[in-house]
Amino acid sequence: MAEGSRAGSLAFGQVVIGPPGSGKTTYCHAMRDFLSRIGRSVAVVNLDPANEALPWPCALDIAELVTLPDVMDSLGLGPNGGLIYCMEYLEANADWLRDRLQGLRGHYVLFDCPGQVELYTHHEALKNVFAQLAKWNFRLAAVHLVDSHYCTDPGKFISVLCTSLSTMLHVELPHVNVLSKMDLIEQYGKLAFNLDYYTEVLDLSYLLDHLASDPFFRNFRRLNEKLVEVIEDYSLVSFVPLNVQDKQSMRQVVQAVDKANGYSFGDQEHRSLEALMSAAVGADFHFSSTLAVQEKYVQSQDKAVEEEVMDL
Ligand SMILES: Nc1nc2c(ncn2[C@@H]2O[C@H](COP(=O)(O)OP(=O)(O)OP(=O)(O)O)[C@@H](O)[C@H]2O)c(=O)[nH]1
Repeated sequence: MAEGSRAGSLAFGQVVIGPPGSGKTTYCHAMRDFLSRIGRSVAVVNLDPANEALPWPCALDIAELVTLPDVMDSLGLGPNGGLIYCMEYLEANADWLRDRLQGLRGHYVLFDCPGQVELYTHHEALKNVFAQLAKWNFRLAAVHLVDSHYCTDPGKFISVLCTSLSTMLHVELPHVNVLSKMDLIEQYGKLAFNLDYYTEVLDLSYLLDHLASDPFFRNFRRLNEKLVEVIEDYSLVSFVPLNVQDKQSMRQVVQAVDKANGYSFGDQEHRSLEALMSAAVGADFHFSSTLAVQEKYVQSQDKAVEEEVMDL
């Protein structure tokens, strides 16, 4: 029996969600490569009807059922309305999906989903498709990608926290929030706080104080306080930092997802994982702390000053 169906007829996998351009398709294919190397049979299913020219092959493509350009042309809809229609069409044709997925039994399945935020915060179609998948014995975790670029702007970070929370509450799946494109964080701009402040989401009062120093946001302090209160009261949102090209970083995400969807490590896979990581012995402890990620991707203030002095 293939690794993906370890527990009887159960199949494990991930639904990969998040705003447009957050890196979902890139993640799916990097994750497929990573998991394949540790011995899982992995299949990528494209559920994004706007993904026209896929850079990598996938095992199943929603384009066989419906495409966004066809819907827009035939119904005279714009891209947003068209995408919503496509998801409602998928929900109404769930049998099509079930039949096609039969051929992927025994695989660990990565579902590459569309990037429209309302599909995850309040629209019902995709949520209902996920519920169907659960009825067909898929044990899934939602992997919610958010571009780490949002950490560089406190106002945007609060809105990301709000959308992440409402996505978690709406989608109703075990959830792993991921800050994607960590390799670019330096280029995005200076972080007001250490990276762990953004990943742990423990005390947002500092963020409020930081926002209050901006004359525009000062007028909205009360609103921001209330939003932050909601996020802290639920105490659900936190993030795992990710650079898809970094094996240690991918491993950290896999471990979080395996806990979330219940996939259990067997001996054989454990050995494969160790073999894959053998080039980085000892790095585990360091990378598992966000501080190490910060050191890897974010230049410290002291180092930046030191380099400026050297350049003089
Ligand atoms: N540097 C860097 N670039 C990335 C990373 N992940 C994705 N990208 C780039 O970000 C852009 C968007 O990535 P996609 O994977 O297409 O994002 P998506 O979420 O599937 O986009 P939509 O399908 O439009 O919702 C592409 O140019 C990718 O090459 C990453 O970890 N690092």
